[in-house]
Amino acid sequence: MHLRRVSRHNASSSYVYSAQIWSESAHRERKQHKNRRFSCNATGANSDEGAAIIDGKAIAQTVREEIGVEVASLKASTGKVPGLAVVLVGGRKDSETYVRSKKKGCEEAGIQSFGTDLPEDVTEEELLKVVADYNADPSVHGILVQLPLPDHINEENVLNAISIEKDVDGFHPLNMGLLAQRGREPFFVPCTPKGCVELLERSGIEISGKTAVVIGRSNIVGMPANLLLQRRDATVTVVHSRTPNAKEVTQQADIVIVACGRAEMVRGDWIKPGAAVIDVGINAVDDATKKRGYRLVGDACFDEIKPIAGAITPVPGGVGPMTIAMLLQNTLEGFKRTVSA
Ligand SMILES: Nc1nc2c(c(=O)[nH]1)N[C@@H](CN(C=O)c1ccc(C(=O)N[C@@H](CCC(=O)O)C(=O)O)cc1)CN2
Repeated sequence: MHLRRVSRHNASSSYVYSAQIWSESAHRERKQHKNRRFSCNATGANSDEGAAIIDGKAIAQTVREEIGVEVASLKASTGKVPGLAVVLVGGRKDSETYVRSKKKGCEEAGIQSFGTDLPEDVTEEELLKVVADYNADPSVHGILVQLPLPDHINEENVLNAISIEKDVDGFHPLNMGLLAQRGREPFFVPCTPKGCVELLERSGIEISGKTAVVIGRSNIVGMPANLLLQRRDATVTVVHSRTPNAKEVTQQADIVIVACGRAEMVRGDWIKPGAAVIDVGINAVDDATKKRGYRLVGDACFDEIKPIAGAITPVPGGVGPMTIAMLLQNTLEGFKRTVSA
């Protein structure tokens, strides 16, 4: 995700971490909603005060503990542990933080982590050689190359080079293609959209038969989120930067996954009373009152939506922590396929 400055309602500027760009201006209307209904039975429900807050941090912690238990049991029965290789190129502070968290997550779950840190000016050829070596290493069950990569490296070439059986990010076009086909199973599903669905399921929110809107159509979140919801029998509409009536379409949805990459673009009056809102955005907005000089907000306007929705994920502490939990889960799944083969 790239750190960039954008304009935002009620703020002179903000920094946005996002893989996607929503090319239209942010919505500015602030309508009051009357017919409130709080039908959701999500974790931590506090219906008197509006939407249940889906605590992604707590759910991710539960998933990580479950993975730890299973890894320990498989270690006892096979004498082997899953291995995850994490490749970092350059010195972006945010990428370094995510990579550190991934390695720490591995350690806590009993997964062996392998790391390769490459300089900013590494050639594509050198990076491809690192990937090829991990492809050939039987103690590595998952490979991920932290994104974004420096501009001189062709991201597509690198993602295509990862063995589909070790593609724990699920970004390889063959895994994407398998996800898109009915009756076929990908080796791995991308971690962030997988985490969104896991949050809904673990919060007891019904997906089958519901109407869902996914806002954003990126390869890594919007598109796979759409496919995952369809696989669970939701009726899905994808809203994007060229959708003329994005608000009206979103107002019909029981479930809204927001991944448009624009700080607080989705406002309270976009949301049907009682709907579940899963916010994928992580945007840093200037805030002099905070120690860090900024605060994080999502792509959905939490304060406006909370009184209306049935359930909502916060930012931070919603989808973000699930991304790493799903990465560990994918690594475990990759390992299990090798021990059962
Ligand atoms: N190869 C990949 N690269 C990137 C991915 C990815 O899934 N695979 N996703 C993002 C970064 N990312 C993991 O890599 C990631 C982003 C955010 C979080 C998270 O937990 N965020 C916290 C807030 C953190 C903060 O305080 O700054 C939250 O939302 O609560 C985890 C992982 C781009 N690159």
